[in-house]
Amino acid sequence: MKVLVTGGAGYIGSHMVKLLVEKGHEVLTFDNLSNGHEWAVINRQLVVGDLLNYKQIEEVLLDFKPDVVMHFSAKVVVPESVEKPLLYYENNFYGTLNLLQAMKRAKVKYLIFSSTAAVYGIPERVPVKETDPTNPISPYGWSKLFSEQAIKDFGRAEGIKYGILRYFNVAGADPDGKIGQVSKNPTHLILRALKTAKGELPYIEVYGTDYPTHDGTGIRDYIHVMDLCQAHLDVLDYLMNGGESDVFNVGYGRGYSVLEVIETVKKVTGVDFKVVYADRRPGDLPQVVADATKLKTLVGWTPKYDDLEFIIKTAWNWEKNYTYKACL
Ligand SMILES: NC(=O)c1ccc[n+]([C@@H]2O[C@H](COP(=O)([O-])OP(=O)(O)OC[C@H]3O[C@@H](n4cnc5c(N)ncnc54)[C@H](O)[C@@H]3O)[C@@H](O)[C@H]2O)c1
Ligand SMILES: O=c1ccn([C@@H]2O[C@H](COP(=O)(O)OP(=O)(O)O[C@H]3O[C@H](CO)[C@@H](O)[C@H](O)[C@H]3O)[C@@H](O)[C@H]2O)c(=O)[nH]1
Repeated sequence: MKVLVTGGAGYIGSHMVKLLVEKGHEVLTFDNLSNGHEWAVINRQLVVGDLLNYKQIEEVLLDFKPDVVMHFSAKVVVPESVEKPLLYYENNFYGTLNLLQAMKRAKVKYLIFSSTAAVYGIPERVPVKETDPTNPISPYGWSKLFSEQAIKDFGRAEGIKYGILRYFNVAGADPDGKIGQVSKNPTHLILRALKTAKGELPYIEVYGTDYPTHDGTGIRDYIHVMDLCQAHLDVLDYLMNGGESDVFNVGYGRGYSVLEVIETVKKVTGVDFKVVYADRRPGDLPQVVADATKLKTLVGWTPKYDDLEFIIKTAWNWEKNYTYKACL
């Protein structure tokens, strides 16, 4: 198959490209490198372009003629979206509209979209099901929910099959150690904790200790990036074999608190780093855990790495061997 991956130079997209290439597919990445890296695209098939520039994406799709588009590109930092909402609506929602329009022109028939647990807002119950109410509390979450709606309407009108994947907290790195998450200013908990263990940050802050959870800190469902990428292949297979377009949660169904994650990072790294209690971060939710029954039963997704320690080990293996400058 020919697969166009938007955001394929970023953290998750680059792992997807690796998996697709390993499975023998022809893969082209489209990325503006605003938060991606050329070296991360392991097959070196990269077009540097911006989804906000309609002509650029149209030209690439008309030229490459993919069977499938996997759409990862987005701005992804929840608190930044609270500060700069229009940046997120423009980049994530308008960028998606451009992509859909170009897909129509190029007659692409399948789309897999990176959505997020943030579309649920504060869940009424945990674990959360796909049919539960969506009420995001951040512009990031809304930009993804608007995109979901546009994809559903567009899919119906144009006969394009889609899989909308609502990721929970993606973490870990390629177990082969070839690629991993890189950020000059990381915001994700596991990455920040690892950088603290490495001595690159003086301490890790715990954002909020008064949430209604067992230890007062935020709870998330951390999923290994390769299990997440496998879910994309499984959903695509399902759609191509007659399955209906649908929305799927992708998570393990188990939550860990911030303090539990920090303890596991200390255990894996063997470093007892400094922890500082801080205020809540704007836009953060108390608790989000997936019910992924639909993905497991309908699509047959079988995760392989459902183990927080393993997730952190793969991330640490990448982080400790990696120097940011070496990759520039
Ligand atoms: N990391 C998570 O825990 C998580 C959870 C839920 C959903 N997601 C979604 O998964 C996707 C990938 O996230 P990630 O963590 O790999 O982030 P990332 O920032 O590493 O990757 C996003 C990529 O998109 C590119 N990009 C951004 N705007 C673009 C534009 N206008 N045109 C072209 N390229 C553009 C960036 O350069 C980057 O390479 C995103 O859609 C994100 O919303 C991530
Ligand atoms: O230095 C830190 C960083 C984070 N946290 C907390 O750790 C948890 C996880 O935060 P983070 O790793 O930043 O992820 P989220 O804010 O949950 O967002 C991620 O997971 C969402 C899905 O749940 C995706 O939509 C987002 O794109 C992705 O960034 C939250 O309770 C944060 O408050 C800290 O206490 N200290």
